[in-house]
Amino acid sequence: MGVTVVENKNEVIVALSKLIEATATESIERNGLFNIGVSGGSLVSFLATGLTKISTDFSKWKIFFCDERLVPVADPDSTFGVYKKQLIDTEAVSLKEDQFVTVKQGVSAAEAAEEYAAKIKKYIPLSPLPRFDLLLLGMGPDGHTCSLFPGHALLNETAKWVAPITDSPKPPPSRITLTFPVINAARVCAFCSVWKGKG
Ligand SMILES: O=C(O)[C@H](O)[C@@H](O)[C@H](O)[C@H](O)COP(=O)(O)O
Repeated sequence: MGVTVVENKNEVIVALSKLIEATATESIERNGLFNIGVSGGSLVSFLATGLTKISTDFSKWKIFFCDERLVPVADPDSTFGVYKKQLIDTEAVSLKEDQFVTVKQGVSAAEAAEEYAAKIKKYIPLSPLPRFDLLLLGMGPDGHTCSLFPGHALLNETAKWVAPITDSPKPPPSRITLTFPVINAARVCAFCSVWKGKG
């Protein structure tokens, strides 16, 4: 595991972009595709800036969500909605909406989680767990990542790849999340955090 500490937000974006570029290049050379899982929070704006500066074949990217809130895409809480606004609709980067593997809305969390696991099975190489090329993770002030919250029973989930959660301590309560076995099976995981007081 490596930790890179930099001075400010711009340097975080530079470091993150370099990692994404290198991992995408290596994955496309190996598989002809790049499977990346993204999170919400400040990561979205880092990507909206950083991805405009990298050299990659965006047509080979497939983008998944490490977690998603179960709300309509137009709701400000929708992680896909934020990506759509900041990356797709602005055409800031050459990514198309259909490259994002979205979470089914308007169904129960259990059904949405099962459906998302089936989508993962369709696109991600299994060994025997799905092996994402890169997962970009955030971390909340309580230490949560994805929708895995400290002390929650989902931390012990070992069977499901994608789990429903209906009692998220951070609103909105209903979400789906990748589980630890899938996170740990990824080729590369990057936690990206900017602390208060840094620009
Ligand atoms: O659904 C959520 O609760 C958020 O997406 C969350 O997982 C986010 O990634 C962290 O809270 C880090 O947020 P920042 O990157 O803004 O610090």
